[in-house]
Amino acid sequence: MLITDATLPDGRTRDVRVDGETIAEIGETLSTTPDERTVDGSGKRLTPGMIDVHVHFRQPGYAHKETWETGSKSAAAGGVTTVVDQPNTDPPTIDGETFDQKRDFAADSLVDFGINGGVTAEWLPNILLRRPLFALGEVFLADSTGNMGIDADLFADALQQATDREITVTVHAEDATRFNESARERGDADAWSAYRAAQAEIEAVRRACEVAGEHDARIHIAHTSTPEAIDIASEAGMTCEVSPHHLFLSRNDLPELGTFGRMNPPLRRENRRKKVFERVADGTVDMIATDHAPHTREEKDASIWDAPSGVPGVETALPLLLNEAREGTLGYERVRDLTAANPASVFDIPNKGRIEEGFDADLVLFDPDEVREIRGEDTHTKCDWTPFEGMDGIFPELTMVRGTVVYENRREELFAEPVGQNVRETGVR
Ligand SMILES: NC(=O)N[C@@H](CC(=O)O)C(=O)O
Ligand SMILES: [Zn+2]
Ligand SMILES: [Zn+2]
Repeated sequence: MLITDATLPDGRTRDVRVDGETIAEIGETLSTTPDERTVDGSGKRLTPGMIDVHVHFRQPGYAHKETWETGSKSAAAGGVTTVVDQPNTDPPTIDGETFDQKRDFAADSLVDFGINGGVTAEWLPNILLRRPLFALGEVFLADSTGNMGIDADLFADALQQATDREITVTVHAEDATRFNESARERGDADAWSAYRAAQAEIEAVRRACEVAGEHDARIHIAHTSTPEAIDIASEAGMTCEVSPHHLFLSRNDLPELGTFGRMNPPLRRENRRKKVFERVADGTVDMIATDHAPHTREEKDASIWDAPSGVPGVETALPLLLNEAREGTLGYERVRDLTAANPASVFDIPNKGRIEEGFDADLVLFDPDEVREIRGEDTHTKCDWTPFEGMDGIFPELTMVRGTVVYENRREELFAEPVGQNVRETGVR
């Protein structure tokens, strides 16, 4: 395929030739060869496909919430070309058998993937850590969906085992001893934010970074929701991600969202959200990862103490960020770094995350003037709702995974067959 006259994240307008699975040539004017499909990219922009290192695609165990098919279609339609699945499925991904089982489900994926391994008292590190894992994690320092919270000793042990094998550990950092029990008496949606207090995250991140330092380990903090936690991680030389809901939503939105705004860690006050945004814009935050955590409308429609935690996001993250780029609050290069270049370098995924010759042809073509209102019913996840309802997004016209067009939206929406591969399995190409 030849994409002509598309604007790259750095502002250059170029022709981009894809041959097989890779970007073959980038030039000012490339001539077409016979039998090659040409796509007119004039007035449009290209960005590398998003690498979302934090999704919950729910198989095995919770196929009514999401499957690899629906989750990866949602990813493709949102410009995400690599996803990393988390271990809190049923059974949890904690040994060889459960890893292999999840690997089989992932064969339905339209996009490339990684599979994380989890830590519980029953995990089998010697077997699990020899599988082609993406990373260890998310390791739950407090209970979240799946109740996989572990104690300090097990965390230290897991950190050591992973570090011995040069495997990065991603951490869900909240300290349940610092939850605010008095909020338990309340019944409004904001009670969840009052309960799982900011300080519970801040102190858990501080402690996790200390323990990592003691073990010479490198950890990655999942879904940081406070500027304090981001600063602690960054000053400790660790990496962190921010999820779109903590970037674009705050406790001010809870009267409208109700229990659909419940997630872990929870939404924070508007002044903290603004400071999180600043750290995303200035590069202190390494990457955006969605923590796509689908639950059905029926499940979410419960009391604030009974509703499950988590919101969908894999389809709307890049569109929301591209809209920020259009508005000038984030540059297109920053968006590329946050969504593609940084996750690829932090998690060592060679050949992805940049539009350069020889790199995987994981590409998203979009029209920067085509702004669309986000609607839950338009998304492709099993979740037919979104916490970003009514916000502006810029959606892909075409999403390519290693040279295959997996999603195209021209007159109608078209999806390809599953072509996803495990990014940690080499030699499969
Ligand atoms: N973030 C959430 O609120 N929920 C996640 C689990 C998690 O990432 O903690 C889920 O799997 O539902
Ligand atoms: Zn988590
Ligand atoms: Zn998660």
